[in-house]
Amino acid sequence: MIHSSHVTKSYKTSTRPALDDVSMDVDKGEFVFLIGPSGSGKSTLLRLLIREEVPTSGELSVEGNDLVAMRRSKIAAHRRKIGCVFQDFRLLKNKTVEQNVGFALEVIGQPRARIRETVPEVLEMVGLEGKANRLPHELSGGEQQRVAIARAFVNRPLLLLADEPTGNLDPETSADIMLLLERINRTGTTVVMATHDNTIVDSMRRRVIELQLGKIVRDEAKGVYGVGR
Ligand SMILES: Nc1ncnc2c1ncn2[C@@H]1O[C@H](COP(=O)(O)OP(=O)(O)OP(=O)(O)O)[C@@H](O)[C@H]1O
Repeated sequence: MIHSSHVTKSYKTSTRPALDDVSMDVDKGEFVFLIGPSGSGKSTLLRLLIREEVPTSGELSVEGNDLVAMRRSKIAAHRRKIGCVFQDFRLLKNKTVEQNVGFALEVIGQPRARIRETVPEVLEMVGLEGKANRLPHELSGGEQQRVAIARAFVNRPLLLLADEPTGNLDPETSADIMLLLERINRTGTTVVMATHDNTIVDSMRRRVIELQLGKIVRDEAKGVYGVGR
C-alpha cells in the first residue's frame, strides 16, 4: 500500500531535513500509529503521502503510484483514494452535517441520487443519524470529528490519514473516535494516524512507527507509546 525507501524531505527554509532517510512499508489493511515529539516529521510524512509535498530524495509510492514522478494531472485522482482527518475537524461552517459529507462526493462528480443514498448510510455508521441537518457549531467536538470522519470515509478510500484526530477531544470522546477508526480499518481501509496520545497507543497495541528528528527510531508490530513518556 505504502512504500517508502530512503525518503528525505528538506524544506527550503530549514537547516535540518524534516524527514531523513525514512524507509518503511505499510501493507493494505494495517493500522499504524506515527508517534514522536513535536517537529519529528509526522505531519510532513502525511503531507508527502497526499502529495502536498514531494520528497527531496528517495522513493515513495502509494498503491504502486510513484509520488515523486507523479504528474500534476494525476494528483487529484491520487487524493481521491485517500481520506484525511485533522485535529481541528476542518468542516465547512455554513454547511449542514449532511452537506459537509455530501460535498465530498459532489466535488468528485457523483450523481445526486447516489449522494442521497450514500450520505445517510455513512452518517449512521459514524453514529450521527438524526443530526443530518445540524450545522457544525451545533455539535460537540466529538460529533464534529465524526462528521469529518464520515466525510473522509464516504468515498471508501483505500487509505485514511489522520493527523492527531483526538488532539482536541477529552479521553472518553477520544476512545469513541478510536472505536470508529478501528471499525473503518476493519472494512479494509489502511489507517495511518499521527498522535501524541499515549493512552490510545498503549490501549490499542497496533504497529507503532516512532520518529525523532526526521528519522525512524522504532518500528514495532504491537507497540506501546514508550517507556517514561
Ligand atoms: N512548510 C514548512 N517549511 C519549513 N519547515 C517546515 C515546514 N513544515 C514543517 N517544517 C519543519 O519540519 C520539521 C518537521 O515538522 P512536522 O510538522 O512534520 O513535525 P510533526 O512531528 O508533525 O510535529 P507536531 O507533532 O508538532 O505536529 C520541523 O522542524 C518543522 O519546523
